[in-house]
Amino acid sequence: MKVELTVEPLGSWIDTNGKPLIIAGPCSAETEDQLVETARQLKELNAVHVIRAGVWKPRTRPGSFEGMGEAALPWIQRAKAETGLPFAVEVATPEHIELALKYGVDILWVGARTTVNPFNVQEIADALRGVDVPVLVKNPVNPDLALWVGAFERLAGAGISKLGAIHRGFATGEASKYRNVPMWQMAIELKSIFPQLPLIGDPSHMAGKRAYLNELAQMAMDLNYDGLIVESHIDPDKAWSDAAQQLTPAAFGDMLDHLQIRQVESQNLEFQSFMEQSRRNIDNVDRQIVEMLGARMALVERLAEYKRDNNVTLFQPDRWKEILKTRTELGKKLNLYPELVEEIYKIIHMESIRKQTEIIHSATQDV
Ligand SMILES: O=C(O)C(=O)C[C@]1(C(=O)O)C=C[C@@H](O)C=C1
Repeated sequence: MKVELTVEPLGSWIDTNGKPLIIAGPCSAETEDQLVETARQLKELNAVHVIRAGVWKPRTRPGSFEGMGEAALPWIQRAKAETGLPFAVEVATPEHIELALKYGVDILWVGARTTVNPFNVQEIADALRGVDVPVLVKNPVNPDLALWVGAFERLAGAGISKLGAIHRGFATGEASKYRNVPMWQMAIELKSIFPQLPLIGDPSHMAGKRAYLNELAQMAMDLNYDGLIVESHIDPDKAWSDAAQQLTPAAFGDMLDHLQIRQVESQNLEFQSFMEQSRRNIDNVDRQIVEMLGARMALVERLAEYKRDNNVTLFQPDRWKEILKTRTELGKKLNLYPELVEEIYKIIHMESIRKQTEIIHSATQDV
């Protein structure tokens, strides 16, 4: 069953004056002073729309700081009263939801470790039935787009329509300078499935380190994200969780000042006509690419019939090695990213084998 998503535009539930939505605050609410002071300094930047803080922290192993729980909720009320800004908190159970709403939390988010578990997400959706509150959903820990999509379908199925996605990067097991590999294409795919869903970048959890925050936040803006969620703490090095990736409100303000915000389109007529011409040229080249793929596949089909009649295997390791080498060398000469040609040819080769398999088996059935 596929659930159609009814998503209310971001601007209908939070006023950002047409600017990207900025959510900021400490990884965890640690003490009343730390939370209220961080919120106060963030408010002074005049650029933050929502304060965030972790109250219940899912930790991989027991024994680390797991959040202050309900005790932190009155501090949130105070931070809200002093700044006048709405507040966002992560929830993972129906009990968290009940408490968060009781203390006036304005926006809820579902964390990456919760999105991975459909039972958990369904419990959250059921607890939210009939409640009118914005819910943001972080991508699942692992790069599994269907889990992210499923979480939105479950929440939409429970009648939640103020929805947004938080892209926090993925644990891929591969070596990377980032704590969580962005895999931007995953968010692009999500946006292609749900075009109306607001997309919020989480450079803090992608980066894992302060030094990478700027480039990741800028990339999110370059990709037309609707906002950012960033961890900020009055004394980051002394933070009880995620110390390396938090930055002071002042440093965060500096980061925002240097962020280049781009527009989706330009009204400049010269620009528009240049774009139109460029896109027509790209259309032509793309048509040729697809036609060439068709021509290559037609050759493979003929070759497969001969292989079938002469009882020859489909996979030819030496020929495949030669193809990979010569094509990637050509790509290098043309200044293409080395892995591009390699990845494309891996797909072409697998399709060639799939097609040849089809031909050989269809013939076997005819006999
Ligand atoms: O040359 C062959 O024998 C093919 O089957 C064609 C082809 C290709 O698509 O280029 C496909 C499979 C082989 O492993 C090598 C090459």
